[in-house]
Amino acid sequence: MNMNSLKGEHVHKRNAVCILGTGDFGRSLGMRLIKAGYPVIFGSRNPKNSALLPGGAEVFTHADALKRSQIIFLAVHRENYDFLQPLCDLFDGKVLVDVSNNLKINQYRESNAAYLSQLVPKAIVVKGFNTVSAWALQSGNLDANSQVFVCGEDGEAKHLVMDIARSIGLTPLDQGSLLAANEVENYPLQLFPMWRLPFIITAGLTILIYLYCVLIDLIYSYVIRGTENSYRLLISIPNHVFPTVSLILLGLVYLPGVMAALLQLYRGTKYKRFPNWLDRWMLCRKQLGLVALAFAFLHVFYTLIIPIRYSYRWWLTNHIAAEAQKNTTSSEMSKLSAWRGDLYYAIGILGFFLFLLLGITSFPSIANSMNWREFRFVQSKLGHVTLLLSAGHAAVYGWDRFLKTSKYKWGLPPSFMLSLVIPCIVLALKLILITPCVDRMVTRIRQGWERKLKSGNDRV
Ligand SMILES: NC(=O)C1=CN([C@@H]2O[C@H](COP(=O)(O)OP(=O)(O)OC[C@H]3O[C@@H](n4cnc5c(N)ncnc54)[C@H](OP(=O)(O)O)[C@@H]3O)[C@@H](O)[C@H]2O)C=CC1
Ligand SMILES: [Fe+3]
Repeated sequence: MNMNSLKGEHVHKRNAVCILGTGDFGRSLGMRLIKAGYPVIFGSRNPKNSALLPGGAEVFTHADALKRSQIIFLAVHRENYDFLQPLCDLFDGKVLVDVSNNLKINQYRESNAAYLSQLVPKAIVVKGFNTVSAWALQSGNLDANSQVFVCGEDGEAKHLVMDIARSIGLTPLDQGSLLAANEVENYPLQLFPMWRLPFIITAGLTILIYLYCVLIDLIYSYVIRGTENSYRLLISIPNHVFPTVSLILLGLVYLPGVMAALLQLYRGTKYKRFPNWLDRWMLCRKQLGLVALAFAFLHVFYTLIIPIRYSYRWWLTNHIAAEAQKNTTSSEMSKLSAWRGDLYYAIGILGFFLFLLLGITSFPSIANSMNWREFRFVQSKLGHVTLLLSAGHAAVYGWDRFLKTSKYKWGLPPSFMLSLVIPCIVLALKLILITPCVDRMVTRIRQGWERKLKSGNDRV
């Protein structure tokens, strides 16, 4: 037995794949397919100009290339699809993969794939690969872009395309019929879809609280006392806004969870869809949490630089000089103030540490290394403890400032109250939900419903 026949026995022979269009995407896809062992045939308007094509590929005219393969990738922009019409008969029964993207969301009335299937009715059109960039294919950096959304009317054709995706290291996901093509074509055009709502909430809260602080801290004290504090715009006020927004956002991360549990209790079942707004809210909890963590980070940095600020050093030197002049020292240190100060720092540091832990465990690579129970434990139990510590930190700080500075008597409490309202509601509701009798009731509702489902199934 010679070597060639031995090879022939063991190497699985792959079917030839045709790619129409020798642009960026066509070439990159061709290179990956050749590496995976597929014979690749390019169809081009200009078959002689093949210098840039990956080694091992063959180039023909469109018609000749079509005749040589059962599966065709169309790597041409939608505006240029017209050239396919005269070739229509050559597509009879073949799988035609539409990889195209548009420049704008819903740019055309019908999806590119639907348009293609009208243009070439004899082909079996499958939509896919449009979310993978030419650059990712070429550089092999497929980790972040590894999902390929596939949709089409013909199950067998979809399987063929999904097999190809798998063999070049991608993860295919069946999105259903060609009606889903519109949505699939919009995916790469969406700008951080999950971040939009958290971004709007954060921007709104930050602006409102900042303006409120400017009103109280600058305008109010200027009008009433004539003191000009405009330097506070850059550090003092932001360092009041960041923790406030962070705490509200952290409250908003855990609020939908307790609301959903209460809704299940009220409805007496967990087998019913949540209202859309609650669904959307639940889906962006991770993003809300990460923004809250970023703001907590800013608060930490802004707090750490306080001792090197000019205004603070000036106050300290002045204070010492004044006492030296009077030849006195401050009366004995207030032990209670020292306790309060240390308490809010200690709670703050612990809360921030747990918050960091929550952030780290929400990253996919770490989350994937935990089972469901471990993930729930960290995100739910530790999350509520973080909320409790952060709210405690804010409350003790607010209390301390309230006692120390009279100007905040009516200024500080409202903004601090605001930051504490949502966390307090969440913690109170959580406490109710975990009290044994309510917990038992929730379990009973679930069991009752499961029994009902089971007897329904038995009858069927
Ligand atoms: N670039 C990317 O990262 C991605 C691209 N896509 C999609 O892939 C498709 C191709 O994109 P890309 O490769 O970047 O584009 P390019 O402009 O680089 O290439 C397009 C190719 O289409 C062919 N072509 C151009 N005009 C005509 C015409 N009038 N008639 C027939 N063929 C024509 C040409 O090939 P030839 O000269 O050989 O005929 C050309 O090289 C697009 O639909 C795009 O949306 C999808 C995902 C990612
Ligand atoms: Fe703080």
